[in-house]
Amino acid sequence: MATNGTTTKPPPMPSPLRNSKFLQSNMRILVTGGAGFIGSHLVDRLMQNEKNEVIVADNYFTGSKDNLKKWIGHPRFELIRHDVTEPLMVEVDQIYHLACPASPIFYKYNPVKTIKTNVIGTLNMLGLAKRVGARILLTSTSEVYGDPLVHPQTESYWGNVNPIGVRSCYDEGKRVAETLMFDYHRQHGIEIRIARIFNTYGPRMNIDDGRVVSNFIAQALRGEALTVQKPGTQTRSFCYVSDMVDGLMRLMEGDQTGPINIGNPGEFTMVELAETVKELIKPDVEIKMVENTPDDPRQRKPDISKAKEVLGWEPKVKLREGLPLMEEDFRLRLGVLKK
Ligand SMILES: NC(=O)c1ccc[n+]([C@@H]2O[C@H](COP(=O)([O-])OP(=O)(O)OC[C@H]3O[C@@H](n4cnc5c(N)ncnc54)[C@H](O)[C@@H]3O)[C@@H](O)[C@H]2O)c1
Ligand SMILES: O=C(O)[C@H]1O[C@H](OP(=O)(O)OP(=O)(O)OC[C@H]2O[C@@H](n3ccc(=O)[nH]c3=O)[C@H](O)[C@@H]2O)[C@H](O)[C@@H](O)[C@@H]1O
Repeated sequence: MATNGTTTKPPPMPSPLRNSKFLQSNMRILVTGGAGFIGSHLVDRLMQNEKNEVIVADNYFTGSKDNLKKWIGHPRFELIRHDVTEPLMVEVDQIYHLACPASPIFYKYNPVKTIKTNVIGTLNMLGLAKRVGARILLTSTSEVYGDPLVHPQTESYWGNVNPIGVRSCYDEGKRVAETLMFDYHRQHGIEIRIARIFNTYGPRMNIDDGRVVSNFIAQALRGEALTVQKPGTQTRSFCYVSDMVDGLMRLMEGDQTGPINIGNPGEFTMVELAETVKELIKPDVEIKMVENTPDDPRQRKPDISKAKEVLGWEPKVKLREGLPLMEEDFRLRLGVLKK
């Protein structure tokens, strides 16, 4: 097991059933937040392996059963309505812990609940991992770097985070979740994995979830002006969801605790993103500048050297290839056919 020089105890024994020849599946995997955007794509990949049994626990705050409809009723799949701020008793070998609202408008909607989800929810999932000897992966975020003063961001950078701002419930919440992961690792020998995810996009994002790529595509298809929040020079790096899922699974299966940045280093200003969406989807759409929200990070780009080196991972899908795939899904859901 990777130690980062910190582990003092061996992990608890995994379930003896893991190697049973008589069960239908050998690996029971819990995905919290599995009814959401990234989670449901992860479930699709995990279900492709016939040796996996997948349990999703989700409270449907921002996720939907619709994202999992092809698996409902499948003998290797189980869906539980569950809020991770409450304890969960299941017997599993791996936990992908994704449950948490991710879009700023949703995580700011009930900030106290967002903190509880990050802190109590992660404590509960670590308690579960400890009881059953499961390996646990946390989907942390590039927001742990705050408004970064180091560019691009490496995992060794400690960040520049406002502890009392309107985004703090999310970024400080995820920072505490990372701390809890390492404390359980050091104190109890739990096998942990931490992914620091950078902005991810793709089919199944909530149409009105307020994140920039979904906003611009939905606006273009509805013939509404693309709303670039000022100043428009702020940057983000956008990773297509299939690349993200591949990175998360490699991290889970590998021997490194992380934290490891998983994201696409292609960096764009929000004006550049709007112009790309306009060119690809609706050349006559208007782009308008609107007010921004407090503490919006000014620049963000992952340094993925570590992911390349220890996971052999790098993203394959470029923004110009991923946007049309997302457009297709949004057209279907919005009922706007291509002319
Ligand atoms: N998409 C991104 O760009 C991005 C970037 C960085 C980190 N992440 C992280 O990845 C994870 C998934 O993000 P996503 O984009 O798929 O978001 P999402 O909102 O689509 O999915 C989150 C899921 O968690 C569920 N959930 C929320 N609170 C819960 C609770 N208390 N109990 C049980 N379920 C709960 C929601 O119903 C939803 O299904 C999150 O942890 C997020 O912080 C995402
Ligand atoms: O990758 C991450 O680590 C984090 O990134 C995002 O947070 P953010 O980058 O603020 O995401 P958006 O709301 O999509 O905003 C991106 C940029 O687009 C701008 N924006 C947003 C919406 C819009 O209509 N127009 C617009 O210009 C925002 O001002 C911001 O500068 C995610 O929503 C978080 O879940 C995630 O943890």
